[in-house]
Amino acid sequence: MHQISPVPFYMLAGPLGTGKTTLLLRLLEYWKKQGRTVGVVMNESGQVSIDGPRAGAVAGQVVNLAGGCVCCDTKDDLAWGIGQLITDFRSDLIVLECSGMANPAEVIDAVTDAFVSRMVTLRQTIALVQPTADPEQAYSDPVIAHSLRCADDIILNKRDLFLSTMWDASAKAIVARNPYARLWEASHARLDPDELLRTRERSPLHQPSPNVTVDAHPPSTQSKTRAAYHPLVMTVRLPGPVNRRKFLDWMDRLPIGLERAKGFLRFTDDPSLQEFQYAPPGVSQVEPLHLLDEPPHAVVLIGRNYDQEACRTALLGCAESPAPERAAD
Ligand SMILES: Nc1nc2c(ncn2[C@@H]2O[C@H](COP(=O)(O)OP(=O)(O)OP(=O)(O)O)[C@@H](O)[C@H]2O)c(=O)[nH]1
Repeated sequence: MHQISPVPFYMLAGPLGTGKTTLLLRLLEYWKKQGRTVGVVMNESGQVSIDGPRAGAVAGQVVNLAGGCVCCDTKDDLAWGIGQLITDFRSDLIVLECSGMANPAEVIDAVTDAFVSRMVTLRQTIALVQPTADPEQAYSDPVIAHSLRCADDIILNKRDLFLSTMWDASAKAIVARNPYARLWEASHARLDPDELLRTRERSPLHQPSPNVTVDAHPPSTQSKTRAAYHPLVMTVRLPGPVNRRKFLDWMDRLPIGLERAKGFLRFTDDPSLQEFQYAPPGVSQVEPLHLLDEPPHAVVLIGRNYDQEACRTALLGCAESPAPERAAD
C-alpha cells in the first residue's frame, strides 16, 4: 500500500474580520513562488463561501467547509477535506482558515487525533486579532481567548485603524494571556513570510492538552449543538443584479449589532463582479474584483442583537425587480 508521510498543516484562527483571509492570500503567493502544492481548507459560517473563491484564484485547490463552524458543525468534514487534498490533489502543504467563530482548541484536537495525524502534522497556529478599547473584557470572549491561548504566533493587525494607546494596551493584554507566542504587529497582515513561518520549538502550551481541549464547551463530535457563544449567521442569496444607489444606501445604514458582512454581487449599471466587505471598525466597502469562476451572488451577515429579518428585507429590496413579462401578441 502507498505510504505517505504527514504533510505540514498550518492553521489561521481568530475572530471575525481580523485579517485571516488577507494573510492567507499573502501566504499562498509566498508558497506558490516556492513551488509548493498548497491545499486550502476554507471554513466559513455562511451557506455560501465568500473567501473560498478568493483563495482559489491563488491556490491550487480549495476545499470549502461552508455552512458551519469547523469547531461545531463541520468538524468531521475536516478529516475528509484533508484526505481529499492529499490523495486527490497531492497537496504537500495544507492551510486551514478557521471561520471567525471557531474555537481553535477544538480544531487542534481534531487534527491531532490518531487518524488525521497520519495525514498532517500541525506545524503552526497563527491567530489574528485586532485591538479593542477593553482588552480585559473583549479578549475573554471564548473564540478570542482560545485563539490567543492556542497560538504559536499572534498577529495584532489593523495598525492603521487604531490609536497607540488602545494598541499598546491590547498588545500588553495579549502577552499576558500567552507569553509563549511571538507577537507581531501589522497593517493588512503585511509581514515577512520567511520570518513568520520560521519554525521554532513548540512550547507545551501549544500542544493539545487537557488545558486546551477541556473547557466549558464540550467537543461537538459528542453533541452536534452549536456553541452558545457563536453569533447568528444569515446568508442572503441575491436573485439578480442590485441597484447601486439602493445598495450603497443599505451599506450606509448597517445595524449596530452586525459584526461582519461580506459577499459577491453585481450592479445593474456595471458588468464587473463586486466584492462587498464590512469588518468594523473599518468602513463598509464594495469594490470590483476579478475571479476565475463566477461565485454565487450572496451576502453573508454575522452578528448578535440586530433585526435579521429587517436587514434581509432591506438587502433584498436592493435587487432590481425582474422586468414584467410581455404579454403574448
Ligand atoms: N484598514 C484595514 N483593513 C484591513 C486590514 N486587514 C484586513 N482589512 C480588511 O478587513 C476586512 C476583513 O479582512 P479579512 O482578511 O477578510 O478578515 P477575516 O479574518 O478573513 O474575516 P472572516 O473570515 O470573515 O472572519 C477586509 O475588507 C480587509 O481588506 C488592516 O490592517 N487595515
